[in-house]
Amino acid sequence: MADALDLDGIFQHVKGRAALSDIRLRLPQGDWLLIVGPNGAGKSLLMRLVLGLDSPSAGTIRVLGQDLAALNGRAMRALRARMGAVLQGGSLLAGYSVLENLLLPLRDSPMSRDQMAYEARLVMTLLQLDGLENHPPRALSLGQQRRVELARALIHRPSLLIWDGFSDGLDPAAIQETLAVLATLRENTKLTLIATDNRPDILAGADYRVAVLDRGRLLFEGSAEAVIAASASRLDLRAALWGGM
Ligand SMILES: Nc1ncnc2c1ncn2[C@@H]1O[C@H](COP(=O)(O)OP(=O)(O)OP(=O)(O)O)[C@@H](O)[C@H]1O
Repeated sequence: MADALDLDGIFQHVKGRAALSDIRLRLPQGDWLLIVGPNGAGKSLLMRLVLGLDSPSAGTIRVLGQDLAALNGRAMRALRARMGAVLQGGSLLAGYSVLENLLLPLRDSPMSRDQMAYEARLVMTLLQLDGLENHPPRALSLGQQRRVELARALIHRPSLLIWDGFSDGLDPAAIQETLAVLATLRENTKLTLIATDNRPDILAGADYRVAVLDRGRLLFEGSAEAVIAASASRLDLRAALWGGM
């Protein structure tokens, strides 16, 4: 089976500066990866490249076995249908109910209304959103809103989920709640997850592979324990994780 992600020698220049430098990273399908890095490390730039929203200045990006540079518009749309994304900034539509927000990605789908309702119920139960169908997003806690965004990104059953800014705006309780929901998701699906975060303390609760990105460079890739161990002995990595940035 092809890797979910294979990045080879990725550079991204922004305003003449290398905002991403020589990123090499492989992730087998089914694995879960958390990319941590301080503000401005390049996490969002990298996620936009993986989603095919931008093209890299150099390097090759393979997603689910496909070289993004080789895809025409139709092939790119077909690949996007196998991906889901939760991006920074909150994107729920205020005038729509939770259920209407959830169903947005299916608006051009050939699914029947019954099938759509079934998929919506399934994902809402999985993410502990039962009973909130008719609420407007503003009536929900931030943690619940984030889970609705997650549900919307999953409703078409993607193989690969990109979640940029995992803990953004969430308090510690909501973060733990979200990690618990994700653990259920991991048990019940074959999803591959790539999440980004700027909080190194997330590592303690996450049993994922971890990549540390700092100033556009990948400093480390391994298990969460290995990153924590390395941060105790490597001054530069520690500075990247906890130093005044
Ligand atoms: N459109 C843009 N124009 C100019 N510079 C940009 C643009 N987008 C990103 N950058 C710069 O590229 C670098 C990486 O930004 P990016 O948003 O990817 O960081 P990040 O790791 O996602 O940060 P955060 O944790 O704050 O979301 C930063 O120095 C940022 O200022």
